[in-house]
Amino acid sequence: MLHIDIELVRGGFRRQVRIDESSRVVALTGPSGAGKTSVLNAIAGLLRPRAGRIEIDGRVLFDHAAGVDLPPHRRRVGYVFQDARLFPHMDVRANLHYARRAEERFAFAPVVELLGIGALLDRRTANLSGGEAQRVAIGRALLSQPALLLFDEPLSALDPARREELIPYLQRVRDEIRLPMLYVSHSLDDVRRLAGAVHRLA
Ligand SMILES: Nc1ncnc2c1ncn2[C@@H]1O[C@H](COP(=O)(O)OP(=O)(O)OP(=O)(O)O)[C@@H](O)[C@H]1O
Repeated sequence: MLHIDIELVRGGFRRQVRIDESSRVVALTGPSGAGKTSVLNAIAGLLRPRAGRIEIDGRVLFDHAAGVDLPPHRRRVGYVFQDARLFPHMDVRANLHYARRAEERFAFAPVVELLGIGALLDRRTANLSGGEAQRVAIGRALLSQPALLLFDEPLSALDPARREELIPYLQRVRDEIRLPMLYVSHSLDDVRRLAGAVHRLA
């Protein structure tokens, strides 16, 4: 499912990263500075590896030797960050519509239902709780019709109660959406509850 062998260079940071996982939902762990976010950025096409290859679910996104380097918008990646990064001047509905593409697989109403955000559609994003904002961010990612979901510590900015609230939604996304998912987390508990396999960057 996930076949990555890349050389990442960022300032003084240099690392060979090799991930071979057949599991659909993989957690990426490791100490601060190990390169977890850099791996997600390389998959999303935001950071170009110096060399190597990225293949996910049979799609080659990057292959240095073969001259393949898909631009970010063609990689079909849904990216959810630690902070929801919603647009503050738009309401929830407009945020959801922002990156929306012609509905192929994920339609508006079922995504809203899956994430339980129907009652929030007319709300301004500034008034949302952290967990609600993350659900909207996941919805926005799904409506961009991704082939792959990346999560960069989506729970770490939330207090324990909000975290507990969000985990079942992440589990629903995992079980009902059935896309490949790569999930960066420092929390072993989250990893156990969400991922099928764990890859640790040393
Ligand atoms: N723009 C940059 N310029 C130079 N070095 C950078 C840049 N961004 C990140 N780095 C360095 O690259 C390394 C990997 O960073 P990265 O953010 O991928 O790690 P991480 O495992 O996600 O860490 P954390 O858990 O703290 O988020 C770090 O040593 C970091 O200092």
